[in-house]
Amino acid sequence: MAMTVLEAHHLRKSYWSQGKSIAAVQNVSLSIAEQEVLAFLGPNGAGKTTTIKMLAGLILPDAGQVRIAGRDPHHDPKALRSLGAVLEGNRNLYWRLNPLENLEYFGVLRGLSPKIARQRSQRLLERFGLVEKRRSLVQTLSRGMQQKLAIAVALIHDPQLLLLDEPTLGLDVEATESVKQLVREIAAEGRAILLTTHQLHIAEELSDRVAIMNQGKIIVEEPTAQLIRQFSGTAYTVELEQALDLERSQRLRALGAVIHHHRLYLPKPELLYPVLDLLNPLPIVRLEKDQANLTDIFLKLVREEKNT
Ligand SMILES: Nc1ncnc2c1ncn2[C@@H]1O[C@H](COP(=O)(O)OP(=O)(O)OP(=O)(O)O)[C@@H](O)[C@H]1O
Repeated sequence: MAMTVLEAHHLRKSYWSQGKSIAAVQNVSLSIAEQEVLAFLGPNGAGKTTTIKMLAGLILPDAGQVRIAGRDPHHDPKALRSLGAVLEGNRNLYWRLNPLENLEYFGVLRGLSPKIARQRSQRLLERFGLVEKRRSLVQTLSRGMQQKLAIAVALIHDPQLLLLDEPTLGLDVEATESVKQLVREIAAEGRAILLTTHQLHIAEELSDRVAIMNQGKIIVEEPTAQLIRQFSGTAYTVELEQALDLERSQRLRALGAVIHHHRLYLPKPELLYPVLDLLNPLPIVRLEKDQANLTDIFLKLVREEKNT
């Protein structure tokens, strides 16, 4: 069985603002196992940042516990050895240093010997395709390279848990693909990843599980595929290469298909094979089952909450 890397139980945090208490996080529990990517989603102000700061040991919860690889980051500094974080873009980098210096500096800061820091830096530069740029100032690198370097720096001490905030925001298509691939590899080698993003298609592609937070609480937590299945319809759409002849159209309508130009809509799944029989041997361009995406699901759930 996969080992649990991150465990958070019943976290709470309120802020005082203008004489009023704001319950930013109310009873949040989360866990992530090794090799697992949890997408941690929610609208602005839901309490994600506050939760992540409590997980990372940056702010003390009013109540609740955090364990990273079994250790409490609020009481045992060793817990931070198991944690790597890329929070708020690439602000974990020094812009006036080059990639090699950044990696070595943060490696030593996290407790590696200079020798080990250098070895690990070189390996990460190779792995992240940054060898040629190792002596260029960070501020001169492309946004994609800076982001890759930020992830490499977070991995310098080989942490089991990686907190990743908006890893693909502002990146071009190619850089996005390469960061996505890296995230998959980093999880596959046994790490647990907490991914926060407002780019829901990225969350859908990368996550094994989704937790959606709203108004300080987690409103859904489920495997991504299961959530999508649950919200997907059972209807089919068939797209044909050419328009239908009159006779076929009539017979298909009699079965219950809805015809619109080259497209047939089958409201019930059991219509699929009788319809395909009737269409045979006409060329089919596309056959699609109604599939929800994370964006629709997210909006639906968050709006439902608002109305209750
Ligand atoms: N230091 C603070 N003092 C007072 N209130 C705060 C503080 N930090 C956050 N809050 C409030 O707590 C609530 C949750 O904020 P938080 O930043 O955790 O949300 P978020 O889900 O991360 O949102 P975003 O996606 O916009 O970053 C908000 O109502 C916010 O205004």
